[in-house]
Amino acid sequence: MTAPFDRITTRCAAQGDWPGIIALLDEAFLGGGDPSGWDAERAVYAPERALVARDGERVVAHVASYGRDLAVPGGTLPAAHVALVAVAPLYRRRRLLSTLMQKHLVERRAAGESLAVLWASEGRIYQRFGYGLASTRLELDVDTRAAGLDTAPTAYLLEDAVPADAIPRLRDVYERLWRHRPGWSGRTDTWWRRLTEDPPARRGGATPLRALLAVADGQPRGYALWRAEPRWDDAGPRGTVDLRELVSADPSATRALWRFLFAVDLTRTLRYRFGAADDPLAHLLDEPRQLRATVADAHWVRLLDVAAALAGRRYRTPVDVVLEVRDALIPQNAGRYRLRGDRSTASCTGTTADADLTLDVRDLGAAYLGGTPLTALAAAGRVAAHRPGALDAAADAFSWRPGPSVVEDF
Ligand SMILES: CC(=O)SCCNC(=O)CCNC(=O)[C@H](O)C(C)(C)COP(=O)(O)OP(=O)(O)OC[C@H]1O[C@@H](n2cnc3c(N)ncnc32)[C@H](O)[C@@H]1OP(=O)(O)O
Repeated sequence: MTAPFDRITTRCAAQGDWPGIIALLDEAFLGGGDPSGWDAERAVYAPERALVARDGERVVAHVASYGRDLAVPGGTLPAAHVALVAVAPLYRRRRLLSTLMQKHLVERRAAGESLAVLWASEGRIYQRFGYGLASTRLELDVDTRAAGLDTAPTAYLLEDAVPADAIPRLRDVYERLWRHRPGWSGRTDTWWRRLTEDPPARRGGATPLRALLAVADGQPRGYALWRAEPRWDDAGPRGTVDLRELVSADPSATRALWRFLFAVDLTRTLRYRFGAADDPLAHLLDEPRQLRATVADAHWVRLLDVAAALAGRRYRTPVDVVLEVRDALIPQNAGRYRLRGDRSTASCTGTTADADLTLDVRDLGAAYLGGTPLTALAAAGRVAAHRPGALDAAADAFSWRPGPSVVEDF
């Protein structure tokens, strides 16, 4: 039997809600009945950015976001990194998520965040809330012994470290790069600690997490975070290198890191969930087929403030276009905008001029990071063009190099 809806109350979360929230998350994400697995979230959790719905004392729905900067084409913007979304099973399909999500997005917009970004548990959940699929990733399951890795010499020495002890050196590499990689997020010290935490209870039989640094002249220019899972069968060792993150500023450092990871004794495969659509690894193999790559969704992006978000990124080619935008959830966004921009500047203001393109806010979200072509959305019937040439010009301007990629989920 489901609870009567009228006794459910919603409000901003408080620290005291935490036990109820992690009990809900454990149930909603089909956990093993031990909510303490979520405790690592607590250090980065900001209750003032979260909403709960309660039935009496019980937390029955939850929506939250982390406040982090997101790299976008040509810069970075504060973005709500939406996460920890859950509704208790007996309370589902009664618009609890719809209510909390709309309230959350409106609040984050009022707080000055012009974008929201998330990883979806199921792709079909979020489009109705105005999120568009902005980036994809490659899930790699490489046969390391069959792939034939490039053997060109590298000038880099490799060093091994416990990740939590190596944070300053890892950060050094990351800080140099992330702002130029659309889709990557800024990391505070708290986030670095969260990302390098490695409690034995969560290793699932694998080795501790290791940091591998590629160093030249005493300076780290690339690193990998990885662990290995042992496995044996009748034919011998069949272990897997589980690569969590690979960040490199230099092709030679990239080669040095991959070379080590492909050759870990007693392993035969390498698993990596965050391969970029244009990952250089494909060009380092004599048999790219052995990447055994599967395309998967990554970031879903939602523009909370269309004018601020469009003015907050840069454009690969000069653009001057009028966009008619639909937005059912945040009505202030709906309307006509004149967008002008190039690689160094951009402006976006309301206008009464005739529209060149008409599209939904979710399609702008999909195109926003520069990876989903507006032409593909038009071919799907989701973007309508009213002036010859406007679609191609806007598609060129919105595209970006490098294309969006991901380095972590959240
Ligand atoms: C960013 C993240 O944290 S991703 C993680 C999301 N959480 C999970 O996957 C945990 C398990 N699932 C859940 O907790 C819930 O099912 C939720 C949060 C996904 C949905 O909560 P609900 O309160 O049931 O959603 P709500 O009732 O507002 O649904 C709104 C609409 O979306 C549809 N919908 C919601 N979830 C789903 C789904 N998983 N699959 C298909 N349709 C869905 C509903 O049918 C409804 O459609 P309608 O407007 O045509 O009637």
